[in-house]
Amino acid sequence: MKIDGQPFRTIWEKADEPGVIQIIDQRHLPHQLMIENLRRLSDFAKAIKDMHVRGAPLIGATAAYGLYSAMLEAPADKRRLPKYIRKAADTLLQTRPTAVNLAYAIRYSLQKIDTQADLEGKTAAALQAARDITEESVEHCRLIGQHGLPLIEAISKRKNGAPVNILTHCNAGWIACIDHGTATAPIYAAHDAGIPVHVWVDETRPRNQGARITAFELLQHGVPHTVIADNTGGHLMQHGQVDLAIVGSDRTTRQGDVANKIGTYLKALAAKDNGVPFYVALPSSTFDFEVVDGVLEIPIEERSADEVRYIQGMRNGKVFKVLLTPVDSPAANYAFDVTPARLVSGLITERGICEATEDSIARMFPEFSLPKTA
Ligand SMILES: CSC[C@@H](O)[C@@H](O)C(=O)COP(=O)(O)O
Repeated sequence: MKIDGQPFRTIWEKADEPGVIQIIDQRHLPHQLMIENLRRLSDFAKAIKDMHVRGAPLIGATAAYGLYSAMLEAPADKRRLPKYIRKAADTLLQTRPTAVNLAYAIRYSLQKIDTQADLEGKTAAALQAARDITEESVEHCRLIGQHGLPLIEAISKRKNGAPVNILTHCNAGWIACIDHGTATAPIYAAHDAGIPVHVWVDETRPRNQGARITAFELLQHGVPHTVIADNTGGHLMQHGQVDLAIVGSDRTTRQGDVANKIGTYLKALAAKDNGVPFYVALPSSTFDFEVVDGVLEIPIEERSADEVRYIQGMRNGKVFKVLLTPVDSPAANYAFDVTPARLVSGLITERGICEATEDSIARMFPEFSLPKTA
């Protein structure tokens, strides 16, 4: 995708400094485009934990590059190497608990590293694994766009070409991935195909990924959109102003339950009550086949209460925070919730659209029926 007309991805290898990885530091969007250099394992762990990068697919790619970076600093002593690699993997795995792409990426990288005997081979394998994960994410998101496009096309035909109103939550756009996005991929595909679309963008408190990042992306791509307060979606649905909801996923269970940004569940409930199709767009790296019941089994990240108590904005070129609550009021910050499969109309994946049921998912992804472990 593009920022100010320049092609961009969210993570890339610095051309003139081998071993240095560059990211967009998303904490400053939409007001400032800041590029950060990541050089050491600790830089990668911090970038994921403190959300310089965020979004399930991008967290995975960053972790894979983080493991490569750890290999560049690995001890020459062969006997110490296995413990060192495991510790580096654990450091990355502990950064954020909900998005399963992190474990997927680490597991893939470790398998590749294991195929090589010496440090040089292992380091090259770690780099190749990070590149594989990155390119796979780009291609899967592109395909999600192609498979989701007919959904929007069909609604557009029914509406005789009037704009299709799509509601989305958080940022499951290209900035949460490497390119295209998950929930946004069908939207970009429809817009690029000349189908009129309009996106309702949930602001997504407390970190406002919708208001800050989804709005930024859509604006950059010329997609008509309106930012709404989180509690607006139900009202719009009651008044026929939402034709379709598409959200992303951080972890999807065997039976099709979906963990996504806090508030997704409430939108799914409102969609069900109003007969609005509610789709989840996800690459297969988001499936966790070890988990059946998402509500009971998916770990939900709890972040600092200050993210709720303060709101971030910009004045005179400077990012600043404002206290919203009484100084002494405690706050709680659950970052994700789980939408049960019964509320999901379908899963838009890189292989096509399937129902959110164990049978339908297993038919589309038969090779994943075995348990996975990191
Ligand atoms: C692009 S995948 C979808 C999710 O990763 C996205 O909707 C989301 O919830 C991101 O949460 P975040 O806490 O910003 O990493």
